[in-house]
Amino acid sequence: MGDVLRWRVLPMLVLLASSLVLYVRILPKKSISECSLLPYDHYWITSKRIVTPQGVINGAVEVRDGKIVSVVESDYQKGSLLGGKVVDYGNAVIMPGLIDVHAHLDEPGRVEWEGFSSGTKAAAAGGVTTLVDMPLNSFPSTVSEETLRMKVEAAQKKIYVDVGFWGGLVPHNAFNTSMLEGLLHAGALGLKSFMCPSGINDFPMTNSTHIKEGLYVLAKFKRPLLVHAEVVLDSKNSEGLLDDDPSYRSYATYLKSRPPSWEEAAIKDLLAVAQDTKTGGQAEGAHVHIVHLSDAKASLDLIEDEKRNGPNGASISVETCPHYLAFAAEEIADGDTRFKCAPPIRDVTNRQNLWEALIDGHIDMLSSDHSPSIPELKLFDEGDFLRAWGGISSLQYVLPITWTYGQKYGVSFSQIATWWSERPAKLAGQKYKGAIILGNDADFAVWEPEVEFELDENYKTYHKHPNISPYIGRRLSGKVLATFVRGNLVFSERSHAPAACGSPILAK
Ligand SMILES: NC(=O)N[C@H]1NC(=O)NC1=O
Ligand SMILES: [Zn+2]
Ligand SMILES: [Zn+2]
Repeated sequence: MGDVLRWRVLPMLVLLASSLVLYVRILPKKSISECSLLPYDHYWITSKRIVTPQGVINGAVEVRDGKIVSVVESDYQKGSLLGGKVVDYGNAVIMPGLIDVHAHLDEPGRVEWEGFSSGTKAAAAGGVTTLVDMPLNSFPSTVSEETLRMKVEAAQKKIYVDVGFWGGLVPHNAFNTSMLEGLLHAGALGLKSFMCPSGINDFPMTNSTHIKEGLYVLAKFKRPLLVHAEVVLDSKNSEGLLDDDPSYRSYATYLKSRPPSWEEAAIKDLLAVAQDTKTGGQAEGAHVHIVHLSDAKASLDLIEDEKRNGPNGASISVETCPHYLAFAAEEIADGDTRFKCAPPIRDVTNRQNLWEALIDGHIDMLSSDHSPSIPELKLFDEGDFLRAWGGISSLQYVLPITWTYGQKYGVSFSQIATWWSERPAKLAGQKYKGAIILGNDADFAVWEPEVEFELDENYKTYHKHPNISPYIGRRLSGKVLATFVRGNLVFSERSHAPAACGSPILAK
């Protein structure tokens, strides 16, 4: 390069580049005061109980431009760090924000059921900093590049936390590789399919052949397939066919209509297909994740057996949900369809076994399966368990529920962070989320484990239909004080930041 070029063009380029950086930074970014209830982009948060992968520390976390830039233990000098931009949370627990990999936000198309605004406000109020939205219950279902774009469009300026999206694996895209690739190229974090009817007309169920095809495509992208693992074994007992049975109000009738054998049979088939995900297999790189396990007997045994193969086995994981850990069939009153979900909530012994499996590491993580509907579909007047919408509304409460019902089992803060942040981050491919460590996004849930509260009409719930939740009327412990998403204080003391500055998360 000649001297003239070096001395004239280079400085011009530098100037141009820096003005571009300025342009990018200033123009599209909402001012921090709209996005955050804290007017700083560089600050420290401190507490006596910060949950890190190395244990619970008394210390401080430094945040700059939405990232964690340092984590220090005890000997910091409060208030003197960085000119006093210190938020001291005292004895409250600072945990990585919860990552809920299984939520149905229902927008576009069924915003009267939930929606990005109400759903993510509820998430923020509950310490959930990232949600991954399911491809069904919205309309249209997220099964193509185009329908994923509709999701992202619908989420614009409405989300208070970060939101990723699962795409749907359905019969009409399963054999259409370019359609599936289009969906994954467009940013779906992985795919989700059902092995039984989903309850949503434009989201039909898949069989093992569809699942196999899906796994081959997912392998190329190294992304997971999430599966609702129940198969209909005895159609005489299936929903709808018992319409004239007068015992439709009885929870026992519903429970019998979806026996554990449905989960067991599905998981057996699924694990057979999942063999392709082994090292050297045709779908190496793909991963199979079983959603909302309820049966803690034969189904769990199958999963444990497969996991015993370790790195030589299939790449699998499993989640369960707070409702299977909090409730038991024996306690569900006839006609109380708030408790209806699929697979169903089973008996007390099963609940105990689920807790033990979670604590022993056989169940990898927790998710809400927040699946609300309009109250009318819950058929409260009839109390008809067979025809009511199946789905539990719980998103805002999952942290206090896990803590409250986990106390009997001596659950620790670190375990909650593993089940609700670290492992879900890994499943969703989020390298910079899920733990309070240097370089990660500054996503935090700040909460007071010792504070108890009643979920009554005085408790502000942001779900679109608070009354359909089976947790209403319960006493819980563990109150969320504050929630940070990429450094923005998005919820604090019962209010949200003025603007919804969550980001859609698209896989690259
Ligand atoms: N469509 C839908 O959300 N279904 C969910 N509801 C439920 O209880 N189990 C599910 O899979
Ligand atoms: Zn499901
Ligand atoms: Zn679901």
